[in-house]
Amino acid sequence: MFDFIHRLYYLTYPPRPASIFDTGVRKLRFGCLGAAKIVPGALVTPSRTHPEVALYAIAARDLTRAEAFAKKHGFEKAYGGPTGYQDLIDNPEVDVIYNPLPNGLHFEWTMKALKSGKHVLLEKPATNTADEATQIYALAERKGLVVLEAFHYRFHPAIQRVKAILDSNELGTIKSISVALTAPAGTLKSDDIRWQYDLGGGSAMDPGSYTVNLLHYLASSTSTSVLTASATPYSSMPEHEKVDQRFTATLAFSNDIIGEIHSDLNESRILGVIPRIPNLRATVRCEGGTVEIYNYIVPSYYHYITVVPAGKPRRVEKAYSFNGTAKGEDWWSTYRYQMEAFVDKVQGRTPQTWLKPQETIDNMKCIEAIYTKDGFGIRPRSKYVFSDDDGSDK
Ligand SMILES: NC(=O)C1=CN([C@@H]2O[C@H](COP(=O)(O)OP(=O)(O)OC[C@H]3O[C@@H](n4cnc5c(N)ncnc54)[C@H](OP(=O)(O)O)[C@@H]3O)[C@@H](O)[C@H]2O)C=CC1
Ligand SMILES: O=C1OC[C@@H](O)[C@H](O)[C@H]1O
Repeated sequence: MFDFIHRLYYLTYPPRPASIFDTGVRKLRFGCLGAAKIVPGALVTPSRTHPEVALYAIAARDLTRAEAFAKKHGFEKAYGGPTGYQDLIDNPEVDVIYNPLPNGLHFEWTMKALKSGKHVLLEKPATNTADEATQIYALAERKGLVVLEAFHYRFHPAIQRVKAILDSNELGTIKSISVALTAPAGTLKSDDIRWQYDLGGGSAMDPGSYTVNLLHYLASSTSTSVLTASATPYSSMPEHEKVDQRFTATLAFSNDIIGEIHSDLNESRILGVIPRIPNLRATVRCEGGTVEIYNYIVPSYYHYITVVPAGKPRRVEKAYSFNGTAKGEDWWSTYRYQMEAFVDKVQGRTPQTWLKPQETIDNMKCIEAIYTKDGFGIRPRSKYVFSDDDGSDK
């Protein structure tokens, strides 16, 4: 209980190590596009304990909002108005762009950031389409820049412990994997970006993107086909026709693994009244037993890993840090672990873990395949057309 409270407190109010003030290292200056809800958790709080990160600039469509956000969270500069995002990107002092814009704007603003020579920490899912993700990584490669799709949970020791158990072959060959991510009805307001088709909304683009990523990670391979997929629209209004509030899908893998997904942004209440507890489980059934993780998505708060080897006693494990084998503290959030890896990569060091560009591209391909199978259709391509005006690095 004490550990839980201690972790919860430090997750919210991390201690600032003295080393943060006197490293002498030039900090990477982060610029953030949009005063999005996720920014405090994914960027501001983790930056407080990273000695190489400076919260440099924030841009919002409205300057007053940007200035208020900058003051509240400690960004040095604020940009706003119709040119605010581009002005921030054009500032030569900025090293890294954090892109937490609605999904449908990820492609345009990541391409613009890369064009301007900035590394990008890009919110999930990377883009609306697989082709756009491919273009982003091609440009990053040409420019020698880092782009990371922010699947923060992948950097936490808990999910890596599950993967290590599977890789150890303790439980033998994987047969099937079930992954769920659900949010109770009422979590999102009706005007949320996740309900807007043009902005890349839908369940497969939000919790669904995590479930696909986790299936591919645990299976150590990419799904080869979508066997079944069924989705429910957010409402009967025409604008929600292609916006899935939930879906289930079954995926096939080349190594005979079957993957099952249950993704819901608006899970209905029991008897229409009682909210359901979010389902945050992943269960892997192997020839020689099962392993299940509860709360793979934000394990830093609380999680447990249950291992049931056939014919042997079950055991429960927890993994809040790497126990000294890699950087981290028990109270580091998934976003803090992610920031460590991202900064290591940008600084030319080898991160503890990484997401390969092909994983992001495969994730988007699989989301497209689910949308094709369930009949909702892939999300709209960005209207932004990239041109490298200087022509120097094409
Ligand atoms: N890694 C994680 O754990 C999480 C990731 N996410 C991802 O982060 C991104 C943002 O999500 P979230 O923080 O919930 O979103 P918000 O709706 O809070 O923020 C979206 C931001 O986009 C900007 N924006 C620009 N154009 C538009 C537009 N046409 N309509 C609406 N907003 C616009 C707004 O910025 P401005 O301030 O300029 O007005 C707004 O602040 C998504 O890609 C989502 O998938 C979200 C939650 C958790
Ligand atoms: O990235 C996310 O993680 C948690 C979810 O509740 C949220 O909808 C999503 O955007």
